[in-house]
Amino acid sequence: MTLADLGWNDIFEKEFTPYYQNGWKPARLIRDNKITYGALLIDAKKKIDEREVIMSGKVYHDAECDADLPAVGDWVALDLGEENVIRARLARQTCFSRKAAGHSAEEQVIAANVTTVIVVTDAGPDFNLRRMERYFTIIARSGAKPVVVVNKSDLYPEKQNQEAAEAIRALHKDAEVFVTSVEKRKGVRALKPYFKKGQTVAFIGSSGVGKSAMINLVLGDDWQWTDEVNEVTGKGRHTTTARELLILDKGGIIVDNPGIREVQMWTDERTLRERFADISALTLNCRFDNCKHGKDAGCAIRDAVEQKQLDPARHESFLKLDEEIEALRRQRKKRQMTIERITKRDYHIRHKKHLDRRERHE
Ligand SMILES: Nc1nc2c(ncn2[C@@H]2O[C@H](COP(=O)(O)OP(=O)(O)OP(=O)(O)O)[C@@H](O)[C@H]2O)c(=O)[nH]1
Ligand SMILES: [Zn+2]
Repeated sequence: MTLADLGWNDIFEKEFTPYYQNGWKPARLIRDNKITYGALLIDAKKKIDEREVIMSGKVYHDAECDADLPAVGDWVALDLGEENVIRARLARQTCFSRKAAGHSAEEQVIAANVTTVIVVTDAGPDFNLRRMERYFTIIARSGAKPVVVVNKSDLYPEKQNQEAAEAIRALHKDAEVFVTSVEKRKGVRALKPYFKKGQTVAFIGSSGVGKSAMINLVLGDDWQWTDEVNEVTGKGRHTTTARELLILDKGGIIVDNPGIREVQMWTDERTLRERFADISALTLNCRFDNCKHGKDAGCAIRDAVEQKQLDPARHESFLKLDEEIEALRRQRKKRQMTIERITKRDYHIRHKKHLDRRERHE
């Protein structure tokens, strides 16, 4: 293993020159525990060395906002000693982040230095061009390369899959779009070029579209990638000290963390709000700042309805917007709990398989 296997390149090397002179070491962050971080280094024997590290006061104080703080995927300069201290964060080459609607200053970095974002969808119930457009926007902002996979092709007629892929290509001419079936192992090989030494890949998309199934394929034997992958990367993956970056033995890095898993939820929330942007704008004309837009005097929205400029049904939906968003949040929480349960179960199953394999080899 070399630093390049973890995503290091010439640009980072150049920026690091003064840090080498201080005796600091390059490391990539694989976990954010808020106060401490997990970091990977390459030791003198060219093996991965995983350390618990902390941020220096300077790094903390120099950060102008949360987004400036080190995040998963970042490269940092580490001062190794009794405590391993992050002395500096290298400039991000890409940055996949969430920006709160309306507050451009509030940015939450989900993963830094991601090379490729693979959006997984299907040609059936998940297919939604508006959401896809939003994904393209956040991917473009991150600087990563967008790739789309229309999965579950076994469930829909070929024509439907192709039309879905075409419609997505029409949205974004530079995006590579593939039709796959993880279930039938069809088309998945097309993704192989994205799993190369030093390339960092994130999978996003709705719950149930097959992201985990796809990650398991990539991690598994289907591409003749060795079992040792799990030995290198699997360690404690689903415990609280999970690695959010999985380093593949045969090249490639996968980012998988709660932030990535939630991308669909918050993009949908934003889409929902935006659908009512015109009505939100109207509220500026309400007589009272705290207008509930129901029976309140001088309500600009009610006026618009009375003057037949606004469909009463949309007014009704607007009043329910907060409830709808609340429902989305509840759904997200429930889903998160289910994911935790499933990953725990999967971990136990995989761990057992791993032990079985070891026994057989011994
Ligand atoms: N028919 C069919 N089913 C698939 C395919 N890919 C995945 N599935 C199934 O779809 C279900 C959901 O797949 P997951 O991989 O858990 O989906 P996910 O995107 O990781 O979902 P979250 O973990 O909730 O984000 C599983 O039962 C998979 O076996 C496919 O190509 N065809
Ligand atoms: Zn009002």
